[in-house]
Amino acid sequence: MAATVIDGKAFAAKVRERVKAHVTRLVEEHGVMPGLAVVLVGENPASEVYVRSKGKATREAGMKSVEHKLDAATSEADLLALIGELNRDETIHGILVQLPVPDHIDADKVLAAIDPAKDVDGFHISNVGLLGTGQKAMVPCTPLGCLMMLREELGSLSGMEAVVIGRSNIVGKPMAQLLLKDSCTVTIAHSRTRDLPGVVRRADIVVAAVGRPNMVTSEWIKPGATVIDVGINRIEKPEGGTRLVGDVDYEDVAKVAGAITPVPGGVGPMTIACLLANTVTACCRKLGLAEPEGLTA
Ligand SMILES: NC(=O)C1=CN([C@@H]2O[C@H](COP(=O)(O)OP(=O)(O)OC[C@H]3O[C@@H](n4cnc5c(N)ncnc54)[C@H](OP(=O)(O)O)[C@@H]3O)[C@@H](O)[C@H]2O)C=CC1
Ligand SMILES: Nc1nc(=O)c2c([nH]1)NC[C@@H]1CN(c3ccc(C(=O)N[C@@H](CCC(=O)O)C(=O)O)cc3)C=[N+]21
Ligand SMILES: [Mg+2]
Repeated sequence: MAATVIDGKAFAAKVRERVKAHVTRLVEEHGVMPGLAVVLVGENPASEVYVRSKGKATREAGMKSVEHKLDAATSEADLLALIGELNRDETIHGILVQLPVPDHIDADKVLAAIDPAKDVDGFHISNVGLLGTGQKAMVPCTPLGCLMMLREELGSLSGMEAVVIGRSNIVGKPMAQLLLKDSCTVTIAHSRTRDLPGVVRRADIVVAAVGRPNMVTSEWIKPGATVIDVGINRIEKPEGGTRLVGDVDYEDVAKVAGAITPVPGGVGPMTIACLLANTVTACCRKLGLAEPEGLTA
């Protein structure tokens, strides 16, 4: 039995339609247009691609999009000053500082400067703490997108064994928190994990967020497991040029898994859809409105 392909691109389009409907309501009934500001420091071709597609998706959803492209030599003080301005700007409901930032800037300090209510990435320590204690937070976009796909595919996740490979603050750890909140039994694996294949083989749900092309193979997968591939790796093609692959050896794992996300067209498009969703959520919370349906964890 070949695995079900979880079409992240199609699901993201549905989430973006929901976002658009909420935006229309906010504009028509409350006279408020949600606004997202994306800040990019320095030149990184991959980051520029994401920032451009975020801007396009934001406008398509009927929201205000602002992009700040700063020189690689921008000082930490100047970046903090810009964040201060965006924090005070009434037309901006979401602020995202694209990571990584250049080495002379302290990323933790920058993230701490963002108003937690506008922290649509969910990276501010207040949001991290709120999520970790089961309170209403802004939830990081990539893990939120993964959770939405898992719920859509599996229904209730309660009691399932989940293994998250990777313990970063932006993917692995918040993913584990969300799975725990949905009552999975959660294991977080990383580079020091002993017998990683054996650990992963226990999982009903595998989330791979490592950054190593095609690392996860079919021998690691319990038959029927659901596999979410967060990895985005650009590799050289034998015939020249490059292509994107995930952390999962897709062709191989698809023979054993119950369901699997492709790369591209899986987690990536859902991340962008959830960024828009978080911006609408931030706007609704600011106005004291009910949580927008279908857009939150
Ligand atoms: N689709 C999307 O929207 C997004 C995709 N990504 C992609 O997801 C991937 C992970 O991103 P991110 O979390 O930021 O990466 P990080 O580099 O911050 O974290 C990688 C994690 O993988 C672990 N790891 C590394 N090597 C191994 C190994 N051999 N076995 C087991 N674990 C290992 C590391 O362990 P340790 O902590 O021990 O070093 C670390 O915890 C990347 O490919 C990135 O491009 C990221 C964000 C969004
Ligand atoms: N503050 C911050 N927030 C982030 O959310 C953030 C970040 N910094 N830094 C970089 C990572 C990476 N990331 C991606 C978003 C979309 C795709 C995406 O849409 N990918 C397409 C393919 C795009 C392509 O072809 O290059 C897909 O998978 O189908 C990928 C990766 C968000 N990140
Ligand atoms: Mg793959």
